[in-house]
Amino acid sequence: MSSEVTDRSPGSAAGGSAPAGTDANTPAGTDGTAPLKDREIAAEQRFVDEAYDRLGEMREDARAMLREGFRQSLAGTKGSLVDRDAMVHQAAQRAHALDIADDGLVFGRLDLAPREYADDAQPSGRIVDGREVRYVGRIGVRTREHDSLVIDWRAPAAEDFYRATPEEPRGVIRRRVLHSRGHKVVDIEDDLLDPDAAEGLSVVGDGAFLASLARTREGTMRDIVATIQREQDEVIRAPADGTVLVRGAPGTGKTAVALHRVAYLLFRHRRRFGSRGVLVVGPNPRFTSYIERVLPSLGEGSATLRSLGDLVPGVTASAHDTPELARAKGSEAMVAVLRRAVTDHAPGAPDELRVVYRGVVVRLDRGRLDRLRAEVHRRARGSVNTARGRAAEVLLDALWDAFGRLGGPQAVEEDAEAAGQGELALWNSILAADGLGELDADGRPAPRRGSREEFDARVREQRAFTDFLQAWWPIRTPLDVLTALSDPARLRRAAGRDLDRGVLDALAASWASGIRTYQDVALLDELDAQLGSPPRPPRRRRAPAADDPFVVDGVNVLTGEAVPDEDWEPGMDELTTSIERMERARRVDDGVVEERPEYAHIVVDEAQDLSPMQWRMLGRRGRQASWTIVEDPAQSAWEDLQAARAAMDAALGGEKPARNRRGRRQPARTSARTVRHEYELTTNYRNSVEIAAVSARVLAEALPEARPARAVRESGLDPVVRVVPAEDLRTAAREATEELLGQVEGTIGLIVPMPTADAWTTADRERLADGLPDRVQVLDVLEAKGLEFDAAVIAAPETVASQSPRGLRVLYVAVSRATQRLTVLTSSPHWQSLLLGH
Ligand SMILES: Nc1ncnc2c1ncn2[C@@H]1O[C@H](COP(=O)(O)OP(=O)(O)OP(=O)(O)O)[C@@H](O)[C@H]1O
Repeated sequence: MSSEVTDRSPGSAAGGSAPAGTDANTPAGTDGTAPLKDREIAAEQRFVDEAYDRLGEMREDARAMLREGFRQSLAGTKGSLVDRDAMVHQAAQRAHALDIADDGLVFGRLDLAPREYADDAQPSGRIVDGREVRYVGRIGVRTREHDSLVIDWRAPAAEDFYRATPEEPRGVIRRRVLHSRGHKVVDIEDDLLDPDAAEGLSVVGDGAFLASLARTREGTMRDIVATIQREQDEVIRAPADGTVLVRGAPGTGKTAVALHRVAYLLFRHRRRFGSRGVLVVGPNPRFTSYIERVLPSLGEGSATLRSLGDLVPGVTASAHDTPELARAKGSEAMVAVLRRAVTDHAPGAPDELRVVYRGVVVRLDRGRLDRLRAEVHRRARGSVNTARGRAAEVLLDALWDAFGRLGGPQAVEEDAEAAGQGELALWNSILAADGLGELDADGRPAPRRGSREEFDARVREQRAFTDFLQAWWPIRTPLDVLTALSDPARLRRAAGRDLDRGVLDALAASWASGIRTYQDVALLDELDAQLGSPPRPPRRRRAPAADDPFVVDGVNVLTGEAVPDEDWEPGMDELTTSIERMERARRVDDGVVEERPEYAHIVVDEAQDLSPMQWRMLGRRGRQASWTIVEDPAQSAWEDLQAARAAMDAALGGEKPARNRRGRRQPARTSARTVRHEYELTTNYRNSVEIAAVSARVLAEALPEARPARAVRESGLDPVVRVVPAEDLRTAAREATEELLGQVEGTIGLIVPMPTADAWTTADRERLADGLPDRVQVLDVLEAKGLEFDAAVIAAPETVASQSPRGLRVLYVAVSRATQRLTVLTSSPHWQSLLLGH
């Protein structure tokens, strides 16, 4: 073998292990003019330049298509607008993706072993010296003649780039990662996977992958498309049906992988996932803004990103409940509680109905009304707000019954004779003598006096009846119903035996102070499902123009007048996609509730923290969806994981959990939609080895049986754990943060315990943050979920650990946020030795 080898890195570029048969420290080879690495970089630069030239042409083509789309709109016909909408949208997306790809277009190269190509399996790359060379990049680039120049990283032909290992080279001799700045290749790093076949290939590298892991964090997550590892790639390309369940310790790339999977699914199954949409759900808004750049950087702007607190339009959660309240609000028992709250009488509902029919007073009392309300609810079957019509019918039935008990039509006859005077009465008596029906005041045939039909008509038009109906069966909003539960008596009625009595006062008090927690949002969604949509206002009348043969494109061809066409939806001439239209606020000003958006694929990050009620909320958005669930049970703040698991199963199955006659859950049915693919990620790319050791000690306390992930990067920087008096913790935390500002260039997280009435309050945190630069974030332990910082300061680990039954797991999350430096301030020497392992 005569391959040249230089500057080997200790790890691999994108495959997990060092190549066989290479010498990590062989000095740079030269050809007498430039070092080997420079020559290799120069050669790659020539190729990259060619790819950029072609990308430039493709961008110009996309812009021309965009211009053509706009030009077509000038024709102004309805049909052309629809075409334009589609064309412009497609062209704009294409142009956008091409613009995005401009940064780091080509990042990988594969040199493959020579082989025979069957007629139907032509090479995906170029043949150089008898070997196929494939370049992998952010998007696919083809020459004008349609020959492949760069392969999209999501295409099957790019799979080898991520999957090949020395143990299983998959025909790859050498894998090369190109590191670029803008259009310029600045570094390359090789993995030699099949040394025996490497004749004539040089191998260079300087550990750029590990170096890239140590890079400064800028506050938002970046894509990892050039360095995806094999175990991660398997998740990204996992089957599109059913559920992909990804587990892994902090920093193993679960979030990164889930986002790359979205880009992959949208690329490979655009029709299926692009039209119905992909929803990515994270724990809180800080997290969603942390990850929001990843998908656009991969050229995918169409996925919807939401936090658990803003899935229901019109409310945004801003607080976490105490563990006790979260447990109550999040438990599935709330389904029954809310159902009772919905079926209870509305606040201010009258307790007597009194109408007058032809001089007879007919009454329904409270007991009767309560029974009637229960009957309507029984029959309403989950759509309370649309049941008002049925409520009116049930009331009329009951009034007719009551009227019957008062003498019924008999009483009316007498009354009518007494009142029967005037011209109309005269006419009616003549008609009656001829055996014909009566007329009403407008001269139209009237229902027979004293008949049920006439009774209903007379009662329906009475103010007393219509006002009663509105107050007795009001159109209710989820917010009304939940707010009404701040009344302790009402809450007690709703709770039945489903909630622990001890928690009721705290629950009522929490809703009295506002509906604003993450768990409240799931309750509102549940109520929304139970209440159903209010009756829709009548559909807009079709404009006469629609049926008028003389109206062409909105103009009357006889008169020349413009004729407004009500079918002309205003949305049509906006540049929106169907997903954006679907996503528009459901509650529009006129009170109409539009359909809840449903998605074709849902990604749930930090899934270990979801309560059963939150799973139900997600399940309603993905009744036909496939799922990617990302979790680390060891980081779970949720106590009853089993109940949450059952609710997750029900959500993923898209159905209510099946129950047998005795109310026990039945095992879920298996289908393409419910099939599960489970994966585990095992390498920690975030923490240095030194920080990972501290978090492993916390994990051992929290969950002795759990295995920490393997950290790969040593920093030589030992975490600092200082003991300070409890009353000095805040000052010490502030000082430690200021100290770190001088030691790291990137972001710093100052992570404090959850707020209590008198400590670590919002005001406290504001004081701590006062005057610090933007790269410092002061946040509580739950807000820190999923985030990472160059350096982290953890204040009072002993408090974090004791704040909830899952406190140790929450602490585990906090200590695993930092990439480079970690400082912990504790008032307890015990905690100091625990964290440092002394
Ligand atoms: N293959 C990779 N190449 C480079 N960086 C990577 C790779 N995989 C993960 N990372 C980086 O590691 C860090 C941790 O990734 P990520 O946040 O996705 O982990 P996680 O498993 O979701 O962590 P947590 O459980 O704490 O939320 C991120 O900075 C990510 O960019």
